[in-house]
Amino acid sequence: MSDLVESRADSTLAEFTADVCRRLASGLLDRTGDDLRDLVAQEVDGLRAALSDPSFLDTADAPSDPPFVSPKGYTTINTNPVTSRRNPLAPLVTIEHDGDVVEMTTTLSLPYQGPRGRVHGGYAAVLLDHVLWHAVRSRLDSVSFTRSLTITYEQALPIGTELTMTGRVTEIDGRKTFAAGEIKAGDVVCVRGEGLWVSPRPRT
Ligand SMILES: CCCCCCCCCC(=O)SCCNC(=O)CCNC(=O)[C@H](O)C(C)(C)COP(=O)(O)OP(=O)(O)OC[C@H]1O[C@@H](n2cnc3c(N)ncnc32)[C@H](O)[C@@H]1OP(=O)(O)O
Repeated sequence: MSDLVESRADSTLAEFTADVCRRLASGLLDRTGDDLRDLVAQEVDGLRAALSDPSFLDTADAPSDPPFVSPKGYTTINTNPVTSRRNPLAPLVTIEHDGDVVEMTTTLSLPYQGPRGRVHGGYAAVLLDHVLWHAVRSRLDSVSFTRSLTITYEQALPIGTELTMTGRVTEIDGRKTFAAGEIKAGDVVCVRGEGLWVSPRPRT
């Protein structure tokens, strides 16, 4: 069993602060002048209140990503740029396993925009890499690394619309695991991905 390394209140404060960063990152890109000042002031007030009165953040929900001491004895903070609640670069995502299929959902805001109204293609690749890695990991006893990933952009991937990423393993051949998946907006497949994940050679 792993041990937590900070109080529940401090983990909640860290996740609240990351959410403030997310809102500011979006606000910086869609507000100007007084509107932006109002947002900054509101978020600074919220942070001050949270620091001075921990009950400001009282919530029935446990923090989603508290740091912990791993079974090997080192402090672990989830840094993942797709899933960590504590990393402001990560959007808020859900991940579910249904048999061999992994499904992830999120809605991306302006910090992820490439062409106007569309998700940056590189970030679409990040999302597919992540969901496919999960599908691969769920089938293996050990870790594996993305060796190749081919992305096909079929349609514009919209900003501000719920996206569903799906991944599944298509073949396992020794250290090699092949997987494929897609990103949908509603019923429309916008991006497809397929790739190879390789487990490191066993140490001799
Ligand atoms: C806790 C939550 C954490 C969540 C993390 C999510 C992460 C998402 C996924 C990632 O971002 S992983 C990070 C990005 N990837 C890397 O950093 C990997 C960098 N590459 C490596 O470290 C090495 O290339 C790797 C360990 C993957 C493989 O090195 P090896 O020297 O063991 O590979 P090798 O060249 O022997 O190839 C292994 C097999 O794959 C085959 N192969 C290699 N490239 C291929 C290719 N492109 N197509 C088909 N087959 C290929 C190769 O022929 C060979 O086949 P055989 O075993 O049958 O001989």
